[in-house]
Amino acid sequence: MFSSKSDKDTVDLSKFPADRIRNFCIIAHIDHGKSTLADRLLEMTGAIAKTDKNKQVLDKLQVERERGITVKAQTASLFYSHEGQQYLLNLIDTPGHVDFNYEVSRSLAACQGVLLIVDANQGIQAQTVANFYLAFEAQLPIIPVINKIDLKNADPDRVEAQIETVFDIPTEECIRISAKLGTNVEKVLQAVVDRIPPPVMSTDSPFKALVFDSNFDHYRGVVANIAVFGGQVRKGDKIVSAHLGKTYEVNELGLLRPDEYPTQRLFAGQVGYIIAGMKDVKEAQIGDTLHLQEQPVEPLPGFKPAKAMVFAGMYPVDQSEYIGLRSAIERLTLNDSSVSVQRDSSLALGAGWRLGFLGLLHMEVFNQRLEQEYNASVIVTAPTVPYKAVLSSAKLIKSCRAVQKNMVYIDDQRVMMKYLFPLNEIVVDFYDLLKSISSGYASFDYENSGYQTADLIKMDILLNGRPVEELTTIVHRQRAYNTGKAMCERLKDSIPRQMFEIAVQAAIGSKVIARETIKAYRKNVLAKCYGGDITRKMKLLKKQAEGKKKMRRIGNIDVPKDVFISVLKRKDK
Ligand SMILES: Nc1nc2c(ncn2[C@@H]2O[C@H](COP(=O)(O)OP(=O)(O)OP(=O)(O)O)[C@@H](O)[C@H]2O)c(=O)[nH]1
Repeated sequence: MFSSKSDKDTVDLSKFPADRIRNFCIIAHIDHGKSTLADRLLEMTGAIAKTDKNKQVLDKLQVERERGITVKAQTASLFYSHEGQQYLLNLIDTPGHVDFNYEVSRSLAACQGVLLIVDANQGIQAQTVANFYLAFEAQLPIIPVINKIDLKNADPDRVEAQIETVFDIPTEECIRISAKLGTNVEKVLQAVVDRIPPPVMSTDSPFKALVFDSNFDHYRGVVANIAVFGGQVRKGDKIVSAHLGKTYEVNELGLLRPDEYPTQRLFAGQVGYIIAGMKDVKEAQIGDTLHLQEQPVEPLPGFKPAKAMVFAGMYPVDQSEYIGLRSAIERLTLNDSSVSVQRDSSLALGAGWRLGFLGLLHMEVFNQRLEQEYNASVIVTAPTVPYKAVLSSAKLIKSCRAVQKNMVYIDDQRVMMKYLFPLNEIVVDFYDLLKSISSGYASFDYENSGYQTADLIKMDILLNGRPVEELTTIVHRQRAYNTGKAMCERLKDSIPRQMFEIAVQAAIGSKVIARETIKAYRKNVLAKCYGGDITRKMKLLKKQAEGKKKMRRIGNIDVPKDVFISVLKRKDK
């Protein structure tokens, strides 16, 4: 076992010929226990010490810890002894939420098999199906793992039957575990070795590696995660990025265990990281191929670019922060290449960008990461979905309602239904609503099915007669009144009273269709501060000033920044 620090530079990875390497992903519906299983696998192989404090070790980002979800795929190399042989297992833990499916497809390109985790109580859910098909289409062996068998309501027999009905995988292939308690987790490791094939590649061929992920490190520049598909690379080698044709010298490379673990070389079949003095974020394109300067190779196919579904404007709170925010957005998009960025400007908000995301959660997480990891302060406009406008007087009127496409019974308690929806109906809060009306039982996944004609109009929101650009939305004509009324009511509840009365209006062109009034009020923060304690007064005024920083000033009205998204959610239904 290579665990002590002093081993680092002497680890000889050539001890792991490709036939003793396994590269696999853990995929599942959200919360079915991928990260918890990854914790147990890391503990059992000695990558981390065994303690009850190991909770979702691979979820490293602050946003992942706060929300309890995986946002970025993470890699860890494990050394595992099985029947007298030592194996190198490269594990990739992937996110479960539909918005981060792109991370899953990318991770699959670096693997030869997957563990498909299914909760023993919830059974097959929407992302179980979506992720199964990603792996199935990539022709990867799938090991079904039924997790949480320790739960009182666990019903592994029913879940095994579902897996057989829906995925055509024999029940005998399922492994029943409790990732929380560690029950049967050893069997999962054995199955990885026995059922997932080793990568078929040669260390004698020219070096060829796929960049499947990358990060920007403030001190060391770009850190690229690579899967080596042929040959070997060592410190000091001159490598070329096939995309730009630029040459770099390898400064550092190694495994992720899950922390960086420098080694002398990386070989075909291995997954690891490489630092090669790439300073500009555009230099490490995800999907790019790396090769040695003196041995050009045919580039790998790379990835289909992610298709943005939700668009929003992003602007610095203060225009003097434009350059800082630009560099933060560039660096974060390197870490999350599924975000599309275009320069934009607005009369009210100045210079900024129009960003495309895969869904609303993706957008919220990106915004939170900008604030937490890059200390940036941004204004985000109301998210919209892409439309194609036809400038013609005749338009067909089509119903905005969903059209059912098909329905399949998974078992006697669950049914899978397919609908055709307008994207703007599902993008903001459909998932939350579905969860709440089904008491958490229903799950949901979607894919793009193209453009359709609809009768849409632009609706403005005015505060004391002044349009608020961030809240301008495109709505279906028949829904305009209800949506406008609901938005005005929510704004009334969300905007703190100020020293003057505020009229909140929804308007189509010059016609006002809904109105609410926020009554005047003066918050005297010093009211409780009788007497002459000046330090206490200063403290209260400072607190008030800090509160104001979280506000966006529209005309003379302070609006809390989170209102711009929350106002679109249909909480009251
Ligand atoms: N009872 C029980 N709870 C479990 C088990 N495995 C995971 N959990 C719990 O289920 C919840 C979700 O677990 P995670 O490991 O974060 O799930 P995940 O699939 O990684 O979630 P995402 O990455 O957000 O998709 C956590 O509260 C875990 O403690 C298990 O075997 N038994």
